[in-house]
Amino acid sequence: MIHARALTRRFKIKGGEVEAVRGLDLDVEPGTLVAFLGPNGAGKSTSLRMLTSLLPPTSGTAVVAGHDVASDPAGVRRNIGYVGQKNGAGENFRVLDELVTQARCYGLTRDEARRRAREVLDMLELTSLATRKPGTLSGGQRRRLDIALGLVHRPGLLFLDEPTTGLDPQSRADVWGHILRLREEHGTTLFLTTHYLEEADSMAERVVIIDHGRVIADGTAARLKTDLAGDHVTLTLRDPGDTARATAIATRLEAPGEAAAEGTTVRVRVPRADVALPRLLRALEAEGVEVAAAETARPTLDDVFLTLTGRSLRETDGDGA
Ligand SMILES: Nc1ncnc2c1ncn2[C@@H]1O[C@H](COP(=O)(O)OP(=O)(O)OP(=O)(O)O)[C@@H](O)[C@H]1O
Repeated sequence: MIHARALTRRFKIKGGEVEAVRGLDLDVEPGTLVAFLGPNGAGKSTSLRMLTSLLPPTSGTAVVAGHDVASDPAGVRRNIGYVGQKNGAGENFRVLDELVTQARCYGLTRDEARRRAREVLDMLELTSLATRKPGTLSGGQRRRLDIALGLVHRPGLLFLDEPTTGLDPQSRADVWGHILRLREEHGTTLFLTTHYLEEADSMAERVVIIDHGRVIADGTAARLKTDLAGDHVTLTLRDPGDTARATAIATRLEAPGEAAAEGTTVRVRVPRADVALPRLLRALEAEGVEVAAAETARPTLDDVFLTLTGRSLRETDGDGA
């Protein structure tokens, strides 16, 4: 569905140049849900705009939904849907009319356009709002209308730029419900950006992380977390005098340089906490170190980003959930 090679975009700015995307290579199979993550300014929107043919690449190639973004942008646009960060609908026409007009723009006849508009209204549970004006809708309803507008010409591939940003948790869950149903019932390929790491983690089957215009991680959330972050074991010791010894034992037993101590707490990063914890407890007991409490934690996608960059996605984003 998406095949990008060395896709690059530079912008001229006062006194120099910004390389927003540096050699993006990407292949996305039909029916996949891909979450594209990265801190502010990483190059997500620029990549999306190139892949949707809205912005010409400086160099590199991309074939999207079977059409080349540079030589056949109209072919790309006919076959994809794009839901941008800003609302797609105007304020003055009824919801139904907005959808019919959009469908007409794709060359559907009046009757086909009306039929299709009704279909997407039903799909996004907006039928009861068909005669309302977009300006009167709630944030979540408005986002669903944006998605409906992106789907009116039945694209097999839908790009969504931060579909849930700014929505309350209930509306976010609702929008996600519709996104997931699209893939299940219609096999739509979905490529979306989000700042909400937990959403990407639980919903997407593939996570691509971009930083400073380059892809730094690509895989299932589970694999990235296991390979790049690992679990955490936190041990609380009875005696603060044992901390240095416990840290040395943990470092020797697990991964050199992966244990850190503070007060009576020793934190160890391990590939699998369920395997490491009993081993650690046995070794500490054998050496006379008394453990008062032990806790294990699964890594998050933020831990993956932290491992790769030394920075937290939450800190760099400010609004990450
Ligand atoms: N039209 C432009 N002119 C100059 N620089 C730009 C332009 N568009 C984007 N950039 C720069 O390119 C870099 C990547 O921006 P982009 O919007 O793609 O990032 P992003 O990952 O989508 O960020 P955000 O999460 O904030 O939306 C940033 O440094 C940005 O300032």
